[in-house]
Amino acid sequence: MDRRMHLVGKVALVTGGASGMGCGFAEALLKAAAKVCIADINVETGVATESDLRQQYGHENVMFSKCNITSATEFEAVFKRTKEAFGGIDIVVNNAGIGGETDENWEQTVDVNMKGTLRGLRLAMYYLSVEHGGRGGCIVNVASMTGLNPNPLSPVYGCTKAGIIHATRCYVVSEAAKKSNIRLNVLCPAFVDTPMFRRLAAGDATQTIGGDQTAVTAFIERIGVLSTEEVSVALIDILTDETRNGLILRCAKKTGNVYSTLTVQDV
Ligand SMILES: NC(=O)C1=CN([C@@H]2O[C@H](COP(=O)(O)OP(=O)(O)OC[C@H]3O[C@@H](n4cnc5c(N)ncnc54)[C@H](O)[C@@H]3O)[C@@H](O)[C@H]2O)C=CC1
Ligand SMILES: CC/C=C\CC(=O)/C=C/C=C\C=C\C=C\[C@@H](O)[C@@H](O)C/C=C\CCC(=O)O
Repeated sequence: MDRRMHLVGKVALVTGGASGMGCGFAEALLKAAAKVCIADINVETGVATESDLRQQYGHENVMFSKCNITSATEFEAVFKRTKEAFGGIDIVVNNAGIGGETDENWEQTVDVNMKGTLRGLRLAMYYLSVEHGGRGGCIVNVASMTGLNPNPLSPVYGCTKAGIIHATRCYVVSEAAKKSNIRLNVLCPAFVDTPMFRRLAAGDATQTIGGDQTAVTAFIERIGVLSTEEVSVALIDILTDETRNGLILRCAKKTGNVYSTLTVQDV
């Protein structure tokens, strides 16, 4: 039996889709002939990305919607607009996230990465569920390798990513997911060459504790850096292979893509 989910005509909502990894995901989805709404807090970059992608993949296949994922009103409005514009939603990629470990910004890291992603997860479950007019589909939450293993340089960020992994784990075993045939998986990349990574590599001390750039540089060199295209290949594999459900996909330059289960054996 063919277990490939064909992306042709499928509708995807990608948060943080204006730049970095989210922009790469949007482009990979469009190449596979899906329709994409990029939702992002950054209007200037969002409009520019929308214009660029429309030129390449057709005006009717791409839309940008301004959205701060920490705002319940704005986030729900994006789901409504996407459904109205494209006739439904099949794929949600909860990708938007930030780094920040200082006294001034650590709580914002929690608000965006943890509360914002939880909000996106709850909305995705609602809009994909059959009982609320959805048609099932696939949710991919973007966490990080630092959500799995301890990383002494960014503990707050790492905690939020661990939270995203656990939230996904809980929804995977939910009745709501089973009833509506909703697949949920988590993507855990190591370093990826994006604006966020470049700020870190250039010495932005607000993203790590300790302010030891030598340690950051050594860490990056040890782990290696993926391109957004490489991570997008991983996303498309999760989306198209319908057997992929309840999984963590770790992506790193040196080890490649490694799947493992989200749940462990029950007691
Ligand atoms: N770059 C890396 O090395 C890695 C990044 N990640 C995660 O991947 C995701 C994407 O990161 P990058 O592309 O590297 O970051 P980025 O900073 O290059 O892009 C993130 C995008 O999200 C948007 N955004 C930020 N806050 C938002 C909010 N409150 N509401 C809506 N949009 C918002 C930004 O405007 C930006 O367009 C994040 O969740 C990040 O934590 C995970 C592992 C490695
Ligand atoms: C502010 C966040 C910046 C980038 C986003 C991000 O999520 C990047 C993650 C990249 C890689 C994570 C790798 C985690 C590795 C762990 O298994 C441990 O090996 C980390 C242990 C020590 C790190 C310091 C060192 O190597 O000396």
